[in-house]
Amino acid sequence: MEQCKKVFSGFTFSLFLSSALTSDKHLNGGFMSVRVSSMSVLPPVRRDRIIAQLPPCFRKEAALHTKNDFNNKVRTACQEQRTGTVGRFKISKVIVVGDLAVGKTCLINRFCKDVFDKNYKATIGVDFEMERFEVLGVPFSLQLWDTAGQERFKCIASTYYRGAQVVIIAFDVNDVASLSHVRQWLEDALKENDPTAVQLFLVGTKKDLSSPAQYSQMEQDALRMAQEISAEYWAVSSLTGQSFGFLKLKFVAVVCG
Ligand SMILES: Nc1nc2c(ncn2[C@@H]2O[C@H](COP(=O)(O)OP(=O)(O)OP(=O)(O)O)[C@@H](O)[C@H]2O)c(=O)[nH]1
Repeated sequence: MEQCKKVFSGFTFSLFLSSALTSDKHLNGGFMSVRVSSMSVLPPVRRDRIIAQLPPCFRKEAALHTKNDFNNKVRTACQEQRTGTVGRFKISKVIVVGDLAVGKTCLINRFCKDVFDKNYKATIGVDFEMERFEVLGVPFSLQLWDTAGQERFKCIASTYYRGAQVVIIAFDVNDVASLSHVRQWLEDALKENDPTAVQLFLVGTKKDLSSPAQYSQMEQDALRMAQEISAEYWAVSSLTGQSFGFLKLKFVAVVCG
């Protein structure tokens, strides 16, 4: 990276990327723009981002928490507005990694803006979004980092892996190779993070493109992988929005837990 530029007029944070880059998502005259949804007067937290109890898991066989409620320490701290005593309660960094074109950007766009774009534009380096939540009455923000799956941008993207509390490894449920690369993505993400402090999610994408029979075959392998790497497993469709309601709350809940 040759130059880094921050523009805080409006809500844009831009990083200038080196070299002649083409074809590319978020690239605007050589600048990759990263949008921060709000930095001044904040609107109220949206109803679907208010968390009063732990959301359910997708599959009991591969879940980080199977209990139904927050632990007592968290609940009491929130009631007494003492969330400084429960670790990273205010803001958490989530990074999304995985093969080229598995649907990482679409996942984040569905998650944050409830939209879907069928046109593929490769991510250059990284991009991020901020999302605000309320957990047991206490404000909480998620910083979601979208990273490039393309090999040539991997070294730029990996410099943003550090300090993640949640790592989402995305794979395409219709592409067995993308599942087989999960361990490599995990290894790369954990090089920059304390493995004991990171919560892992294995998220299968593009479920709408899979027949029930194909999906069920793939799910066996995905569940096995999730268990081996101690990740929580989800399968979603960014096109239809299937499973997103609980998944986005789950990213927050596992951190606050
Ligand atoms: N049918 C279907 N297509 C999807 C879904 N998610 C993503 N896609 C398509 O898959 C292509 C790649 O999606 P992206 O989200 O850009 O993939 P990415 O992983 O961010 O790609 P890189 O930035 O290059 O790593 C796009 O054409 C999307 O429209 C989904 O749930 N269903």
